[in-house]
Amino acid sequence: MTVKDILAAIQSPDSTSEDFAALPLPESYRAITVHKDETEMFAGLATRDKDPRKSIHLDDVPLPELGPGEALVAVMASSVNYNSVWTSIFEPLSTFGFLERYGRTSELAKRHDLPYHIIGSDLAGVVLRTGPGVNSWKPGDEVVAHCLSVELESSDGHNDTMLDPEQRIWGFETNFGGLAEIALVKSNQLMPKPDHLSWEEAAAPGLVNSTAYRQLVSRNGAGMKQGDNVLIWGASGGLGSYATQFALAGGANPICVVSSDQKAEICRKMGAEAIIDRNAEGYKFWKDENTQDPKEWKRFGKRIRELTGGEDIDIVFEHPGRETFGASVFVTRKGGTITTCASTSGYMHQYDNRYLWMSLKRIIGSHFANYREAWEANRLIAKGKIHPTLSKTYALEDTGQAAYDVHRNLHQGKVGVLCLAPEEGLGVRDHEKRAKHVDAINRFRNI
Ligand SMILES: C/C=C/C(=O)SCCNC(=O)CCNC(=O)[C@H](O)C(C)(C)COP(=O)(O)OP(=O)(O)OC[C@H]1O[C@@H](n2cnc3c(N)ncnc32)[C@H](O)[C@@H]1OP(=O)(O)O
Ligand SMILES: NC(=O)C1=CN([C@@H]2O[C@H](COP(=O)(O)OP(=O)(O)OC[C@H]3O[C@@H](n4cnc5c(N)ncnc54)[C@H](OP(=O)(O)O)[C@@H]3O)[C@@H](O)[C@H]2O)C=CC1
Repeated sequence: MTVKDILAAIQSPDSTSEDFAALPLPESYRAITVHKDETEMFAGLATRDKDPRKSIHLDDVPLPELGPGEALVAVMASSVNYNSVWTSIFEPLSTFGFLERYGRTSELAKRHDLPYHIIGSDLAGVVLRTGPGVNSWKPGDEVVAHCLSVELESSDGHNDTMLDPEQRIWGFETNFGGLAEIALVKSNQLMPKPDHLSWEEAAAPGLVNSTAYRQLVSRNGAGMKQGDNVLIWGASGGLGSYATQFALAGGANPICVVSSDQKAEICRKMGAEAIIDRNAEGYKFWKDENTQDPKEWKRFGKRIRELTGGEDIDIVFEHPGRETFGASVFVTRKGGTITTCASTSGYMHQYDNRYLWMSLKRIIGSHFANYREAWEANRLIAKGKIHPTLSKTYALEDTGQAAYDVHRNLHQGKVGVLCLAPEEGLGVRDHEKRAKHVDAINRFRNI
């Protein structure tokens, strides 16, 4: 039995759940990995020069044992997230430390502590097997998986599953991720695949869409409301392309920051009107490595006021971090919110605290999304209210190049990876719904 037989079953319109349940599973499968004995390979290099193409491998790996509450999924497509870039350059830490720590928590969790890490935090595919205690999902179900892995044994996470002390991001802080032909997930990660999308389109939004939803829309994040001026950094990137859609769909006013004409055009196509090209306008928030330039914050704020008719920002959607954080705090209006989920350019932020406390601003830390938020975010995709922002797909063996593109900011929106899917465009079940949204679905394509 090989993965080819699984693919044949997925592609046959006659396959039933019983057929999938009866399919013998292969002993091994192909997966994208990083290797524990290579974590020092980039020592001494600048972040920019650490090349994911050198650290990312395509290996044959043994199928992991299936535990209670878990599912094995045949992965048709996945996507590249920035967390896989971090893993592949071993920054800010090697992810093998996460796997070791997880492995110490239980007998079953020991499976994750291996000398290789199968990465990837998105998937669209078909359930192959479910473990004991799983009743809501069965072999043959077409699914996407969100990346929140929690144990739920502590009351700390019972109100908001992101607060579980054993909260992990699947495929980053756990093994057996989605950039592979088969993945292992907790069944609570599964959600119905939006039926109007192809496999690669369905796999694209998951992580970033859920994160943007909590960070911007949810009351656990900024709780955006109609009319809010929302400053969105990287508005055509992974997170930003969903934040921009949420702002527009929710009646807010996105002020989109991008770094090229091409990216500005994408934002216009999404429906945004207020766009700042940070490259063309040459903002230099730092005079040198340690000193910021408040005059540049002011020039940036003045530009925002020009675009909003004199108003300041209600919510900043932050993730570049060190480079932009001082400016983000400055341009926020009195009582406004800076919500942050990352620090791509550096995590030791510096800002002028007088502008925060004197103007009663708030900084909110946000990370992925809880079970419910991830489900709500996926529902919006399934309803065609928010659309995938897939620009390009790569074959599984070219994942290193895909991660390189994202690391070097050469991509637009999301970059997809075909795992078992032999070509793009497969897996669409509701053609009528798709036809209604096809222009929006293809907005980021081939730009
Ligand atoms: C969905 C996608 C998301 C993304 O893409 S996010 C971007 C990618 N992710 C990242 O870049 C984050 C990567 N993760 C990290 O960098 C690290 O993961 C953290 C910095 C978040 C945490 O580091 P750690 O080493 O796990 O934790 P510690 O707190 O630095 O060290 C643990 C030790 O510190 C003790 N400790 C914790 N809090 C306190 C306290 N308040 N007072 C005293 N000690 C404390 C603990 O007990 C423990 O101790 P003991 O090592 O002895 O076991
Ligand atoms: N905590 C969480 O749950 C999550 C955290 N993240 C983190 O968020 C970050 C962004 O992820 P994602 O959106 O997928 O990545 P992308 O690379 O797809 O998009 C980020 C965009 O930010 C802009 N940007 C990058 N560097 C800077 C800078 N120095 N100054 C201003 N703008 C900058 C770029 O847009 P342009 O060049 O057009 O300005 C870029 O396209 C990563 O660090 C990732 O790890 C992501 C998802 C979830």
